Amino acid sequence: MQPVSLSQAIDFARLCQGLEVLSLNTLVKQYGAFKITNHGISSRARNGCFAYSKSAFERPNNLKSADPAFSPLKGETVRGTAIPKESLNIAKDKLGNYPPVQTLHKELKDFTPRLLEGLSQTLRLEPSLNSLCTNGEVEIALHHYPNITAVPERNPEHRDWSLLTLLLHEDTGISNGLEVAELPGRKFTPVDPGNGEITVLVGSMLRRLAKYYCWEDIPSCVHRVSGTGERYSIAYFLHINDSTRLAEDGTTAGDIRRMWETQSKVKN
Ligand SMILES: O=C(O)CCC(=O)C(=O)O
Ligand SMILES: [Fe+2]
Repeated sequence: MQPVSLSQAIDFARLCQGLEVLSLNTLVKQYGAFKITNHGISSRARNGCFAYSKSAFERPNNLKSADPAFSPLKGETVRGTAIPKESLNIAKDKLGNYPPVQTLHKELKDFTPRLLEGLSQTLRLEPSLNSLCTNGEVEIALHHYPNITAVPERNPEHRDWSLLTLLLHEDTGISNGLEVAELPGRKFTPVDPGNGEITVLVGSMLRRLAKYYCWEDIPSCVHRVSGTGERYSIAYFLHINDSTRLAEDGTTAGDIRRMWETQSKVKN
C-alpha cells in the first residue's frame, strides 16, 4: 500500500464512497489538512475568480481603497507582524458586487453539503457537520502577495477559526508559498497547489466541536505562507450556524465567533 502523503490529493468521488477512510484520517491527524481533486468545481469559475482578483489588485490604490472590503498591503497584523499581502474580504451579502466571486461561490455552496457529508461519514461524526451548517455562513477572501525579497514568512503561522477553510491557490507548477505544520510540532511542509485541486484546512471551530461532542481529537491546521514569488489565493471560510450550542453553560458558536473575531480574524 502507498504511504499516505499530503501531496497526493484525495479523489472526492472515492471519499464519498467511503474508499478513503485511511488517507483522510491519517492526513487530518497529521496536518489538519488534505487536498481534494475531482470535486466538480469548474475551472471556468475558478479561473474567472483568479482573473477578477488580478484585475482588482492591479487597480490604483485610491480605487482599491474605496472598496470597504479592501485590506491594504501590510494592513493586517498577526501577532504584531504586518503581513505583506493585500486582500478583499467579501461577506456573503456583498457577493452581488463581485460577479465572478459570486459565480465561484454558487459552485462552492452546492459542493459544500457533499463535502461535509463525506467528511462526517468518513470520520464518523455525529451529528453530521452538514446539520450544523444549514445557514450557509461563509466568508470569502481574495489574497494577493506581491513579489518580495528576503521575508521568510509572508503570512505568519496561524490557525483559522472557521469550521473548515477551502483554499484555492493558483497552480504555478510548484509550491508557491503555502506550508502546513506536521502535528504535533512545527515542522512545516510545503503544499503544492496541484492542477485544480482544493486544499482543505481544519479550522479551530471543528476542533472545538470535536471536544464538545467527544469525537476523537481533530487538530486544527497550523499554516503559513512563505516564499517570495507573486501569489494569488482564494480562501473560502465555512462557518457553523451561530446558534449551535458548544458548552453545557449554553455558550454558542456565535458567542465564540464574536470572541475570536474581536481578537483577530484568525485564532493564533
Ligand atoms: O494565502 C494563503 O493561501 C493563505 C491564506 C490564509 O491562511 C487565510 O486566509 O487565513
Ligand atoms: Fe489561514
